Amino acid sequence: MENTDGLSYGWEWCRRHRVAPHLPTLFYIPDYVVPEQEAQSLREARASKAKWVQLSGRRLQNLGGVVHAKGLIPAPLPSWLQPLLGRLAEEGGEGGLYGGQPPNHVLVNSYMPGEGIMPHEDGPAYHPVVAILSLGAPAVLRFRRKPKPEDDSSVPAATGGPPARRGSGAESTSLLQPPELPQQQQQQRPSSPPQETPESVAGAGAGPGAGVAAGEGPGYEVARPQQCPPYIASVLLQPRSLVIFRDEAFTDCLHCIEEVSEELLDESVANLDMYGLSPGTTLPRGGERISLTVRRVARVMPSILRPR
Ligand SMILES: O=C(O)CCC(=O)C(=O)O
Ligand SMILES: [Fe+2]
Repeated sequence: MENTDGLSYGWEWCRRHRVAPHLPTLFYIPDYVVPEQEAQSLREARASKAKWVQLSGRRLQNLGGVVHAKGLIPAPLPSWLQPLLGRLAEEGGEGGLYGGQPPNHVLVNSYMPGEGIMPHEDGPAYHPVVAILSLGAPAVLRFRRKPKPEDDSSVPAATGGPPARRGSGAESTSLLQPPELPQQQQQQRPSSPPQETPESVAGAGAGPGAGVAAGEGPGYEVARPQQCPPYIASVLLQPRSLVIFRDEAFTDCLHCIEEVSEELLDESVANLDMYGLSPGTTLPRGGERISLTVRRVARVMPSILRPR
């Protein structure tokens, strides 16, 4: 369908929300929800009966069901999420964000200052789009290209690989996951029992390039710092904002949030102008950030095949 400018609605939507010239499938919408909606979502997420799982660098609630290699074993999504899910299904212009289907899976992540999420990809279990609503405190989401297999001259961490980095992107360490071990399982603290979560399955299929925390799993590999590609784009996620990435940014890049208490807003952060901020500024993370990661698991397991 075309509008009066001769542009398809999808194209116009993209043009309006695109933030980073180097990563045209990364989109950002400030103030996607109003403060009252933010406060209500924070209350609901904190009061939720769903189990919080403590991972390395964050806490996680998994809503909408369990993702297996053969698809999603669905579970009802809580009613407080329904207005947001309905709205997201309508985003993206023509065709919608999730291929004309509603999203069916939500992760609630909670990060305190100093916490983050290692470089990873969300994996092939999902329709290649993710929308993330940020609540509470700010953070910076950073993207780099997935290392190509021929770039991988990694060294086993057990033989003295560098520690996980806490600095700016250029000198930081890319953390590679051995394909045979589920990603989420490796990210859990050693004290927590292994659990099946969506990313464990998605990550398991992702192969080299998906992230894992250094020092937290046997057999992981850590790339040498000089092998680590720089961030190609970053985006400041202010409270109440929505970030969306799809296609190339979803499939060809790793994304992460650094484990810092203060974000350095470097040149890679693509949306500083919007907030009147200049590169080189630092921004305290301030308090707890809760994010809602909304995706569609492409395959839903037929009920006849579901384990009882
Ligand atoms: O909290 C965020 O903004 C990122 C979450 C994320 O990457 C994920 O849940 O896979
Ligand atoms: Fe992710």
